[in-house]
Amino acid sequence: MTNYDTVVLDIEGTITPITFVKDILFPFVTQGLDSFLTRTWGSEDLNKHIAQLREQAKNDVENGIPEAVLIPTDGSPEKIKAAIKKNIEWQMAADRKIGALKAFQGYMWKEGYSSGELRGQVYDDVVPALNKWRDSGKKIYIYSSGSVPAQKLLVGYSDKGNIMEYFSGYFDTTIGLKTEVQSYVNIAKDISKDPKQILFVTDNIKEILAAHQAGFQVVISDRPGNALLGPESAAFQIVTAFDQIQ
Ligand SMILES: CSCCC(=O)C(=O)COP(=O)(O)O
Ligand SMILES: [Mg+2]
Repeated sequence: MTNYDTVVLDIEGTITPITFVKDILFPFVTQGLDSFLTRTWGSEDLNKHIAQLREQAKNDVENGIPEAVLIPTDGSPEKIKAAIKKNIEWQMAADRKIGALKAFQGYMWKEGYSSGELRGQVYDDVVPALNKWRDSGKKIYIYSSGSVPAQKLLVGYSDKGNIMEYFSGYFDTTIGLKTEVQSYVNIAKDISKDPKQILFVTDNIKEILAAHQAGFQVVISDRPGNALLGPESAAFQIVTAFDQIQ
């Protein structure tokens, strides 16, 4: 890696173990959904999230996605709640990286982080690298499919303490999908940087290819439990810990 002055980091599979997301964060949503909906039913925040999920479901049906579950606007609260549960359960089973779902997950996780039930897991080698980058004048950002509020919760309530101070900004899929070249063009423009000056670290080869095509420098994060890397990854630097990044 040469002459980069900006670092953009993925979360799951890069600064955080996939197991934290799959075994702790996701079950927190699926197992707590029923009681969460009952507790928050009628609140303005919940209504906003339901409206987003409903709109997404309508689009999914229009786009011919057979598993899509519509959320009715009228009927008993029980009927609507059952549809929301079914909708969220199928989306989470498919690990969809869709804004409405990601925003809803973040909304639920907020309670868990603030009560102390959830604590973001961050690999031990991450904070030393953040210090090194910050001390050498580099700016550090996050780009994750998790919503920006969910990203801030994970790093704000992490097992390494509140590490939000290291980050100059956060991006989620409102800037574009992580597998699309244009998203990285948008990020570079947003932070007024030449793509060549930016280093992106992620576990996902499709994201690596998109960022690379946009002109970013890229490094693949190969953490324990990550998906196996295929032949396309051979063209890029692969690290198992951040101290291997030059
Ligand atoms: C930061 S929210 C928890 C992780 C999550 O839901 C997710 O989708 C992470 O995807 P990433 O793009 O960070 O691999
Ligand atoms: Mg990832």
